[in-house]
Amino acid sequence: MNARRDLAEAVRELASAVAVTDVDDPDLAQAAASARELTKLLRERQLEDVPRTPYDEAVGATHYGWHLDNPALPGLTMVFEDGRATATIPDGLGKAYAGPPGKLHGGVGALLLDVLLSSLVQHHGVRAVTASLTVDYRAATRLDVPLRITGDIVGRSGRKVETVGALWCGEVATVEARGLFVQVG
Ligand SMILES: CCCCCCCC/C=C\CCCCCCCC(=O)SCCNC(=O)CCNC(=O)[C@H](O)C(C)(C)COP(=O)(O)OP(=O)(O)OC[C@H]1O[C@@H](n2cnc3c(N)ncnc32)[C@H](O)[C@@H]1OP(=O)(O)O
Repeated sequence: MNARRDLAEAVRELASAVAVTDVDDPDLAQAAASARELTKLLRERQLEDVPRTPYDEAVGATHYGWHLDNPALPGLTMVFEDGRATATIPDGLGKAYAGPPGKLHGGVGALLLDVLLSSLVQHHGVRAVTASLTVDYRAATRLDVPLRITGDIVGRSGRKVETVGALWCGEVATVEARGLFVQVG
């Protein structure tokens, strides 16, 4: 793992610890001061934009992980095979992503599906943006079990690419999505 990716993962771990910590105020204050020290260090040199996989590398790649370098996004390992995208979150998402108690916030499910489906469209060589994302929540998604996300392209006409995807908890598709992507360049 490279240093940037390792840092992003460490920050996700930190956020998930902060979300449910129960330590006393002096420890919270000390943690806040330490976090601000690190922020100061990292602000010494900043990029204009988040680093991302160059478009040419995304086309036809078997996997790529631009989102793994950004701790604001959940870490998921994406693989592209036979035209289909699959991602795994082997340890589950953790309590920080809760909406209902102990269950995934719906907006995060939508985010994960948009990340996967938009990446699948890039993988197929289409520079596109999400025009529409329709999400159906079929069952609550647990936060403490491995998750899988799948995505497929189901139609293409002109600049439009239609996709479907699902978030799986075991054999149950808890979230289903249809994404319409429109080519922009
Ligand atoms: C971008 C290039 C990247 C290259 C580098 C990649 C490197 C790869 C690495 C890493 C992957 C990164 C992945 C990034 C992306 C992540 C996903 C996002 O978060 S995207 C942000 C959220 N989405 C927006 O902000 C869109 C905002 N909307 C627009 O810009 C426009 O509305 C747009 C482009 C979608 C359409 O506008 P019009 O003027 O170009 O075209 P019109 O004529 O309106 O639509 C074209 C066709 O699409 C249908 N359409 C458009 N919007 C629709 C909708 N909401 N529902 C149904 N149909 C719709 C229309 O009816 C039309 O269909 P008919 O050709 O007539 O059959």
